[in-house]
Amino acid sequence: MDQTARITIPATGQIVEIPTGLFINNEFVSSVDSQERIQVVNPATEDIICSVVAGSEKDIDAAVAAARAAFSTTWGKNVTGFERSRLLNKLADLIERDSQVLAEIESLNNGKPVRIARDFDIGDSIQCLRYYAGWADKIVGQTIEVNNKTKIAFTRHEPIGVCGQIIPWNYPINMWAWKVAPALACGCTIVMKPSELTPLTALVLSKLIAEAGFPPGVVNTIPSLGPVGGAALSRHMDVDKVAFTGSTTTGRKIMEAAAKSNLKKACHTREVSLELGGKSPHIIFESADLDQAANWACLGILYNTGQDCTAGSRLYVQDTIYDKFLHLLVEKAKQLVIGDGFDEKSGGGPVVSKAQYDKVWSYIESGKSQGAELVLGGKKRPGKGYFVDPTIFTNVTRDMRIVQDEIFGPVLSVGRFKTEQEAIALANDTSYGLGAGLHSADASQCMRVSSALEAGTVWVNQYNILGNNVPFGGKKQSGIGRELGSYALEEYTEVKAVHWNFGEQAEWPL
Ligand SMILES: NC(=O)C1=CN([C@@H]2O[C@H](COP(=O)(O)OP(=O)(O)OC[C@H]3O[C@@H](n4cnc5c(N)ncnc54)[C@H](O)[C@@H]3O)[C@@H](O)[C@H]2O)C=CC1
Ligand code: BAL
Repeated sequence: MDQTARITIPATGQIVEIPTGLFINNEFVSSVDSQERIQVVNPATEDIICSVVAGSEKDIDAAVAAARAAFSTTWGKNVTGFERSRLLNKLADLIERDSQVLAEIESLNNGKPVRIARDFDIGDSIQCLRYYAGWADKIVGQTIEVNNKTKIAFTRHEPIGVCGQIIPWNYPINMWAWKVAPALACGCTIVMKPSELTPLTALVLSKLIAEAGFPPGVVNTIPSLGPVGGAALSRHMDVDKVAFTGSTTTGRKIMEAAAKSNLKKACHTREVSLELGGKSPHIIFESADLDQAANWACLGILYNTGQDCTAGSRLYVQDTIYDKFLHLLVEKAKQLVIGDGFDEKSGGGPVVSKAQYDKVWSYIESGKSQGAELVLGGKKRPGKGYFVDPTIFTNVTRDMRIVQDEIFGPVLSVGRFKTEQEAIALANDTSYGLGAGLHSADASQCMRVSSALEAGTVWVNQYNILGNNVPFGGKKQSGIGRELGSYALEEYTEVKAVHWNFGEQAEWPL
């Protein structure tokens, strides 16, 4: 069966070919046993873009077998760091070559503006691949002196093996790069399961994997429903590690499946890395540059239409500047154009799916019914598309669902505080611990508060800015392990200690 869809890009009329099969051993193939297909929807129009094969458990088995064979022959310990680096750089170059069309496909499938997909998501992904290309030949262990005359020990940082990687729909290309780049740099092989909502760019990137020259089986891609392919990967006896980004609920299931199968050494964080949800606090102190702080607050909650694990969805503003700041914030939030991703004016797109749209609206309704005051948004748009306008609530209390739960939409709760201690207590009053931000002109206050905030990332006088060379991950129920930076290399390698005797005689019997 032809596993290619021909899709027309709305703005240009260009026809692009998108592979829709399973990518195993550098080829697109049909399922071994499933006739099911996943309908892929454009969230801006609600039209079906195309359908892709829905991979089954047997397909996951085939992909894992391909990844295992590659690990034992052409990849793993059989390839030099220099070669892994060369291939990662080649892949980055190919993505750069195709960045416009990749951005257009990302926008069609996810809804985000083409401009933002190209300049931020893809730009950052190219840099991520190049960053880990730089690491590939620098993964080294230690030499440990045991006895100068007779013994030495050394460590080797060996690739963990076959990695299942399960990624979400909010940054399909970027999350792909965050997972693939360090795994390949370390010598692991991959079975990638993209989100069933946004499988298209992972399939196009798979074509580039083959074009770059990675040996067959090094990266395999199985579009599949989460409870089918994702669950099969998590419990697979021949998968050495699972890396996941998504909801805390699914993260728990993955951890359980990993522990119940081959252990994937579930209590050993490097073999199950989870990047989960958040309800991140963002604090504005009275000494802050209010205009800048309002810009960052808008970016914090409205970037990617709020579909961001670190979205600064709880804003706390000091009493003395509250009214002034709220006015600034609302005026700035009104300036964002949420529209079709192919419209150059759009700074944000629709939310990704009908389910996400319904979820966001149920939270907006709960905010209204639980007594929060709506100061912006909160009205549905007529017409097609899963668009939600910036929505701001004030007069919020800790028992409200909009204050407690991750909404993953452009919905902000604004609270007020009098003292630094009160701000810290409000900020930490959550089971999550992914991101947190604060704005203040007082350096000592910045130091004190950034230390007190319970989060894996704290932003001072900015928000939501990440770096490929800076670790990222969560405390509390926001995750396990770290992505990015040199820390991610620990997630994909295992340390082997080698004890070497060059002079000591064994005494026997004891
Ligand atoms: N931390 C983050 O970046 C993300 C957080 N979320 C949160 O989760 C909420 C629900 O979104 P969903 O798409 O349902 O998230 P999800 O966590 O279920 O989906 C993320 C990935 O996990 C896979 N998955 C689903 N069930 C699985 C299972 N039993 N075993 C293994 N993999 C499985 C999905 O197919 C997808 O690839 C969102 O509203 C948002 O609050 C969603 C996506 C990303
Ligand atoms: N913004 C970092 C990754 C995420 O939202 O999932």
